[in-house]
This record gives sequence, C-alpha cells and structure tokens, in this order.
Amino acid sequence: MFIQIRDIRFSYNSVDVLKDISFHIEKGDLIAILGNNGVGKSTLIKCINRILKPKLGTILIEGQYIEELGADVAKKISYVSQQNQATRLTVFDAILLGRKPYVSWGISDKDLEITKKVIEMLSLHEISMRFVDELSGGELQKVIVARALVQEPILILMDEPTNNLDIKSQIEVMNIIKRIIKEKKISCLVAIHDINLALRFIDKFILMKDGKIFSSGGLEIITEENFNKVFGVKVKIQNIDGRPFLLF
Ligand SMILES: Nc1ncnc2c1ncn2[C@@H]1O[C@H](COP(=O)(O)OP(=O)(O)OP(=O)(O)O)[C@@H](O)[C@H]1O
Repeated sequence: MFIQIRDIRFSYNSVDVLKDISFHIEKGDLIAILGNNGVGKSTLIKCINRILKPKLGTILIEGQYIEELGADVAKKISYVSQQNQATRLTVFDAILLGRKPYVSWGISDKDLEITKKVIEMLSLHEISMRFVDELSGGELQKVIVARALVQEPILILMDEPTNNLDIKSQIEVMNIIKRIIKEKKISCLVAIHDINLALRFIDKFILMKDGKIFSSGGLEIITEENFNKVFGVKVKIQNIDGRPFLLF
C-alpha cells in the first residue's frame, strides 16, 4: 500500500481529538475529508505531516515508517495550509521556495527547471514576475498549489484549498488538483467544507464524526442517512448530471 495511517490518536492537552484513525491512501487517490467544524480534520492533516506528533499510531509512506524518513518527509509530503500569507516575493521565487527540501549548496539548474515546468503547467507564466502580495485570492491559491508541486511530493495534504475563492477560481483550483493527481500519479488528501464542490470533483471520501472515521469509501457512502448522522442536520441528496448534490 502507498500510504498507511494506522490507529492514530491525538489529544490537545488531555482532550482527545483523534481516536484510532486508520485508513490507507493508494497511488492516484484524491480523497476528501468531510465533517463538522472541530471534528479534527486539520489535526489529522497535521499529524500526517508531522507538524503534530500523534500520541499513538503509525504512518507508513511507501512501506517505510515516517519517523525513519527524517527531513526527507518534506520530499514526500507537501502541505497546503488554511492560512497562506502573501509575501513580498515574486511568484517565481515564491514557487521556487518549494524546492527548499532539495537545496543544499544553492539553487540548482534542476530546481529552476522544475519551477519553470510547474509555472507552465498551471499557466502562471504571465504573472510569474508579479509580487505575491499583489495577487487575487485565486491567483495566490494557484501559487500555493504550485509551490506544493515543485516539492515533487507523492502526497499533497490540503486544508481548505478553495477557502475564500469565487466559484470560477474554486472550479479552476479543483480542476488543477485533479489533473495533477492524474498526470503525476501522486495522491492528495483534502479537508474541505464545501460539500457540493467535493461531491462534484472527488470520488473518495472520509466522513469524520466525534474524532473518528464514521465511514470511508466511494460515492456509495454519500447517502442521506450517513450525512444526517455525520452533520447532524437533515439533508437531501439528489443526482444531477450523474453526480450527487446535497440540498439542505
Ligand atoms: N492548538 C490547539 N490547542 C487546543 N485545542 C485545539 C488546538 N487546535 C485545535 N484544537 C481543538 O481540536 C479540535 C479539532 O480541531 P481541528 O482544527 O482539527 O478541527 P477541524 O475539523 O479542522 O475544524 P474546522 O472545520 O473548523 O477547520 C477542536 O475542538 C479545536 O478546538
């Protein structure tokens, strides 16, 4: 298996937030983590990225314990966080920063080459010399995704990548994520609040409730019964153009 998350437990002070979380991620998977505010989505992402240290449990990346990877974790996993500060850097430099895990004695031709390729891939060439703090929310988000990509990870963790974006930018960012997962044969785990956006673009889900996985799987777990229990509200799910759509 590509990535295995086994029996993860995590508490802030003595409050248990994650309780025995286990699941696996296959190559090419795009998985949405869905659940109410405070259920532990961000905490789970931070545990996988080792920003937080779980109290119990193991994570295996391509069969290797994550602890054994040391600083090389940053070459395997990239992280798009909820808060992204716009800085006084050009788009090119901000994306190049994603090569940091590989830079030892200075920036190499390979670092520049990969950065240029990703800029091309995400059609950012026209804004590559603009300052990041002068970009729109959607442009900035694409830059953040680009920075995660130049890291050449096998897994991208994303915490609300479409927050504060208009509909057009949300669709654009989701399409980019889907395309990249397919082209690069990597995997992506996304915590996302916009359920209908997730249902439109994503085919695998982890439904979280009370710090646990309530259910995980494909579109078959997207049922009114599951959603009523997970979100604690009565919802209706309808099929529109072959995709489920949530009404509430
Ligand atoms: N640094 C912290 N110290 C103490 N408690 C925290 C800390 N960060 C988060 N928590 C608590 O842990 C629980 C899980 O938080 P987390 O941010 O993982 O949830 P989430 O599902 O991502 O929420 P949201 O959907 O609102 O982003 C919440 O009850 C939250 O208040």
